[in-house]
Amino acid sequence: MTHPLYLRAELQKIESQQLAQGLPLMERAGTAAARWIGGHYPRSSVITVLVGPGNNGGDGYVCARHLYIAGFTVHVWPVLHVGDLAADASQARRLWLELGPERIAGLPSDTTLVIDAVFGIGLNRPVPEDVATTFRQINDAGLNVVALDIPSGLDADSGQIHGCVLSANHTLTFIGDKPGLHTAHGQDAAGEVVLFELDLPAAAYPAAPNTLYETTRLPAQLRRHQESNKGTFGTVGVIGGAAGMAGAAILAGRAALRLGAGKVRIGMLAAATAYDPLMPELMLADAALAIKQPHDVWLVGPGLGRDDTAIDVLTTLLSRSEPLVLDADALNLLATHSALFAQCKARQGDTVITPHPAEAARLLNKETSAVQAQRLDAVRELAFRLNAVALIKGSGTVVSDGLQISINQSGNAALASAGQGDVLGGMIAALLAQGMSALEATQFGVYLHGAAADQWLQSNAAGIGLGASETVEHARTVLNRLK
Ligand SMILES: NC(=O)C1=CN([C@@H]2O[C@H](COP(=O)(O)OP(=O)(O)OC[C@H]3O[C@@H](n4cnc5c(N)ncnc54)[C@H](OP(=O)(O)O)[C@@H]3O)[C@@H](O)[C@H]2O)[C@@H](O)CC1
Ligand SMILES: Nc1ncnc2c1ncn2[C@@H]1O[C@H](COP(=O)(O)OP(=O)(O)O)[C@@H](O)[C@H]1O
Ligand SMILES: [K+]
Repeated sequence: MTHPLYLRAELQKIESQQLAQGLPLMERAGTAAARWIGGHYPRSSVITVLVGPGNNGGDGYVCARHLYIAGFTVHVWPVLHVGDLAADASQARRLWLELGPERIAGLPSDTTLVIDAVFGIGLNRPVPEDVATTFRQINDAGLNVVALDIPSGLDADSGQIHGCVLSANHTLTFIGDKPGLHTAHGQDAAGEVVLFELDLPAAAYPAAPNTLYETTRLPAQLRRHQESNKGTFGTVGVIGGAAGMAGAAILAGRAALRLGAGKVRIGMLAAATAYDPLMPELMLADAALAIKQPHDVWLVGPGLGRDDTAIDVLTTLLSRSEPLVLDADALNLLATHSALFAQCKARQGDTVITPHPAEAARLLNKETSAVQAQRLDAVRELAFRLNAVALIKGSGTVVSDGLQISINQSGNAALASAGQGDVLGGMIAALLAQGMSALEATQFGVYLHGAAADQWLQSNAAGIGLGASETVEHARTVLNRLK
């Protein structure tokens, strides 16, 4: 279920408060890790613990000691020496050395499991080149890796890599979960994340503005009463589909219908065909006519193009008060026309914007790499600047209303194909039409979109070739299984 994510500064504050009260956090962290490893790896494992110069290394020494006592073959390799260890880590090292193990400086060739205790949340600059070389060798060798707290080299707040990262199969993270484990490079680097709160009292945790979003429940707004009709579930207007891009608008419209909108009309900028032969339930019209009809929710952007007609349509829709989802070229137009940007910001009704990182970068007048380096900050800034609910797509899609930020837990790289964004826009519009708030519809829509791809992955392990239309069918199945 949805749970809080803490930034480095928040965790450091919690830790120092608890340490001041005498809680043996490092001992608890290392012991919890050793127990977990003891339950998941055979006693025949040959374990090498890579330790670093800070408290993360201290966790590694504690973990090594308990695994050794439990009967594993354990080596500890201090890969980096910076200065004197802090008190707790120094004590952990002393207790390890008292067991009398052989001192090593290199990775024993019979190693079957690497425990990464090099850097934790104290990483503050690029990984040194000699350590990076070791990380690359281990990554390339495909050894099992369990990271303590966070994979070394990964930024705990942003999910960016500081030069090089030691990729893990599992990350055993302590005290609180971290955003960097779930967005940008986080999911690839961390593998499966297991949280150990180390028995801290609930009062130790501040209210967290950031969360990891996941749900198994059908939102209350989507529970259907017998006494309802198609009007109950709203009419969505999708505007886009300029010449050569008709498919984008059709995909979005189909997604909106499959996700429960009562009626969907697609206003095409290119000459509209009479009907969609695969989904004749859709209404097709010319965009100029469609925008004059009443709709409960608008989605504008899929295949919109950027010509004068597109600008006129967008200007009209921005002036309406119904909930409005802006995607693709609608966002590119906002980025290049300051009057449209200002009009969007001043809207009375709810606005949802759904950029991928490059579109977000255009809106923020930044490089895409800068957006990706700080996805949480970027999404909050977008939401704030446009007075909207914003998301930034990609691995660990981030969603914000300008105050709180959530990271989506579902989804996989099968979604990296054309049309998946169009489908997402249609899904969010359908959820808005059924009465969900802008933030809820966006968080839930993104979750469902990812969960659909996850369901498909179960029988298509390599994750290659998922079509956007197939995602819609899976999303409908996932949705209808929620209770
Ligand atoms: N606080 C607690 O009580 C608890 C903490 N816990 C654990 O401790 C972890 C945080 O510990 P931490 O703050 O000591 O930081 P950590 O990640 O070990 O690294 C800092 C060291 O690395 C160095 N360094 C940094 N970057 C570097 C680079 N690129 N290249 C080279 N050196 C670099 C840095 O050097 P400096 O900047 O001081 O020169 C410093 O020596 C946390 O993730 C969790 O695992 C748990 O046990 C629970 C209780
Ligand atoms: N590696 C990934 N993990 C999770 N989701 C992904 C990944 N790659 C792409 N997606 C999702 O797929 C969708 C792609 O959208 P977009 O880039 O707008 O595609 P298009 O414009 O072709 O429709 C987004 O919702 C994005 O979050
Ligand atoms: K680590």
